[in-house]
Amino acid sequence: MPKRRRREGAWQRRNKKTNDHSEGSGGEPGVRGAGYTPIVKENDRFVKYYQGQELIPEQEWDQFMSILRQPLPSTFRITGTRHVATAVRECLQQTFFLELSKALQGAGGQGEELAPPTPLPWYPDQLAWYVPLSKAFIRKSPDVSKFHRFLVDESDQGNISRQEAVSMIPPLVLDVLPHHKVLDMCAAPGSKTAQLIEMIHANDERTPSPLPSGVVVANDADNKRCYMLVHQAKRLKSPCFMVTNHDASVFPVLYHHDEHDVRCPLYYDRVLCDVPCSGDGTLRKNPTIWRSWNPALGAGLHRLQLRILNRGLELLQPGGRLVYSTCSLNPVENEAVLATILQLCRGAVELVDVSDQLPGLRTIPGMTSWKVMKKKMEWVSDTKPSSSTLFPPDPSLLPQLNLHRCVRVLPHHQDTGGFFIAVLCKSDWLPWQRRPRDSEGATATSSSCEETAPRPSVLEGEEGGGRGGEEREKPSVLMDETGGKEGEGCGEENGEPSVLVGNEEEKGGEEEGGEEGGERRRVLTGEKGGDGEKERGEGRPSGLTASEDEKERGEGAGEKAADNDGEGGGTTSRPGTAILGRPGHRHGKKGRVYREDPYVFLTDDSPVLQLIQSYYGLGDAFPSSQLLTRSVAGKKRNVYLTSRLVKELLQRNELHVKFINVGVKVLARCDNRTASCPFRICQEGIESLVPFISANRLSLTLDDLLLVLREPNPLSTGLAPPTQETLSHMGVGPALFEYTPDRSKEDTRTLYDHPIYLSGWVARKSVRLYVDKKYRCHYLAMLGHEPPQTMCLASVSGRRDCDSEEGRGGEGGGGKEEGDVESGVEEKKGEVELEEGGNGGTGEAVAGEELRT
Ligand SMILES: C[S@@+](CC[C@H](N)C(=O)[O-])C[C@H]1O[C@@H](n2cnc3c(N)ncnc32)[C@H](O)[C@@H]1O
Repeated sequence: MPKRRRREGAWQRRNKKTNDHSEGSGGEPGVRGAGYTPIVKENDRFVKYYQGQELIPEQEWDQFMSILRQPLPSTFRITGTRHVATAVRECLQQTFFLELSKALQGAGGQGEELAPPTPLPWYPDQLAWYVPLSKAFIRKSPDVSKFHRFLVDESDQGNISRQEAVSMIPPLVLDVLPHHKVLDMCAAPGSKTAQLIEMIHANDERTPSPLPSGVVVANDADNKRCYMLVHQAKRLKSPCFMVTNHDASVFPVLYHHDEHDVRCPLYYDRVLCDVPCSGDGTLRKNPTIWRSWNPALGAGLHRLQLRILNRGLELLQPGGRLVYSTCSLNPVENEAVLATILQLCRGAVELVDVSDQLPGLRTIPGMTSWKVMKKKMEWVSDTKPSSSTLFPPDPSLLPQLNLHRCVRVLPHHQDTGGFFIAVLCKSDWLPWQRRPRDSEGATATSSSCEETAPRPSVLEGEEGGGRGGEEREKPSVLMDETGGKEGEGCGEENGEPSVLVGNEEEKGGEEEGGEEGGERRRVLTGEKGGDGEKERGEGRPSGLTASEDEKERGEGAGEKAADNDGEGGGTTSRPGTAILGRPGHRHGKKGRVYREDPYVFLTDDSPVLQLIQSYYGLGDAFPSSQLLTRSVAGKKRNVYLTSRLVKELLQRNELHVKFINVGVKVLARCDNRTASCPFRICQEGIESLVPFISANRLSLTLDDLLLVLREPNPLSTGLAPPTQETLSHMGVGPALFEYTPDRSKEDTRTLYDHPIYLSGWVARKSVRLYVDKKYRCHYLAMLGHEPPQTMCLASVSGRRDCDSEEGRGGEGGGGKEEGDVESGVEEKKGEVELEEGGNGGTGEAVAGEELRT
């Protein structure tokens, strides 16, 4: 029997439901299903719709449906650009895959073997892996518990990202370089954002070199989900990262100053539009979609997708690249969106052929014709309504649109989820965008997609963003006799475009998953947006529908659209307005401050800065002006480091952009009466600080290192004599502990070739680390040592109190620490699920399985 068939058998045997295509609503066999209504993995509407689209060749149909009913295998990425990547990969191959291989022999049953872990052939440097076991199996099976623990610990530290294989594709084809300004428009929970951040740091070195000049701005309309991005930031430890909370379809322009100190809008070199979608490509991971799927889901999102893509293109620098992606197979959410935009852009934007960019990845080309379904599941057979963008373009336009350059990944081709990707290159300003003036010396056009076109220094906008108070034109595309609203997802009252309004039966089905519908609506329209947004009158995404919003915007009549949509594109008159609808969103009145904690940069005369600089011997090269705190008055608790560009963007845009988080935490307050510095180093920011620290460093031998990793508070007398000698000259307080492997000596056991840096504390008679157990487990594993049993238990449980060594004082050490209570940002919402649910568009009910359990 071929391997795949055998594996399918294994799944089914474990599931014990071979014929009824059902499983517990929790989604994974035998794990969360007990006591739940089983999910029947059938949906006639899905079958009728996709058979009608002729997307899947007839002879592959059964295979397609069969794979959709099986749980998704696990895939993960080893963080490629971090210096630990090779060590982690070797550790996996040498230790954990052996354990896994044994477990796989058993899992096949009846002596059958499952395929061993394999690298994804199209992912560079064997840094992404496929394991033919579901996430639930890995989580629950004692046979693979060590592997599971390793995955959890390494994920927490940002060394591994558990991510669906197909979701790794968009950042790869976006082709990000360290100097790029990157906008991730719909970023939460942030698996792709993590890849983008890694790319920005591709050239990182441990020398006092400047931080990368690029930036990743990760945005999401859902305030709660933005904190998932904050969690990513913590894992990825980047000073070049910002999280914003806006409706992407009206994402505000950020300003910076050019070399002549002229204020100019920021245009991005790279934009990722991983838009909310119906998510039918994630059926394997989110089986609840079997119950709720109907074609109105996709059609209901079409306009929002269009508007987000449009905004992304407006904000893209000519010469730049944009990737549009969905985890839906539906052409209405994919090719229909692209065909519309391409026509509106009249040649300023074109699809890029990326078919040879990921050798080993099997894809199918984009569709050039598709069908649209009417209410009650009937196909629209008559001619296309002139205004509708749901339909395929006129065949005469096909040669210039090149829709075949889009790519789709089908689940049964490589045992993945389903996915759609289109890469766009902007070669000129959009027809409705204002061109930079000649006098500004900018090159307005660029015939290639290379990132060479100088950015225009000034691009003054007009009041193009719609007149406040005016009745907004109804979107012409999806309106019908019932006035169906767009962007509200399926199953909402008025939420379905007329052509696709579901029947009563469908409504019943959706009521069952009512909460999901509610979440879906909230996420997509952002009506509840961020906390207190209504009070602020800010940040309310326009969706395309919110009539209340329209009325409220009346108060903005005559208000200069300076910081918003109108200017963003340098908008003049948009030929696409009838189709795209008017940008309905206005950001706050000037001067209105959001309620996030303030960002306060330290100045040269700051006592905190002076103290830190002298204690750690930071030196002149240290970018001290890029340190910030989140409180104006009182004790500074945490100190963050940002890149120069992040600082500038923050300071120049704070009043009209809702920044949720920026930079990386480098120092935290750690009051202790006997210590001469109340700020200890944060492990998450240690890499950024190390090149600059010249004082209070303690070199450890390998045995010293093992001792401090294994024991919470070892006596100094247990350390090597030279270490004790150094200690005798150090006072009580925080310190940088370092270990440099010496291959010529005893250190052959370590997989690391480079130094290990740890946040530590020197007490009178002992030392200790300020790192949590997951870091300890990581380094012990890399040094070829098993962590002590007690440490493992705490680590897998994932409980905060077990994790956080940071914050507990040792003997005479840090004591109870104020510093660990993040200023309202990370701690309250930090413990979040990380893995992409595949479909933010359908809300949290389908988004985010737990990362650690
Ligand atoms: C498919 S998910 C994105 C997944 C993400 N790119 C990743 O790789 O982890 C879509 C996201 O879009 C967000 N979203 C929905 N409507 C939005 C809007 N109008 N503007 C910005 N984000 C929106 C959702 O909250 C959700 O997090």
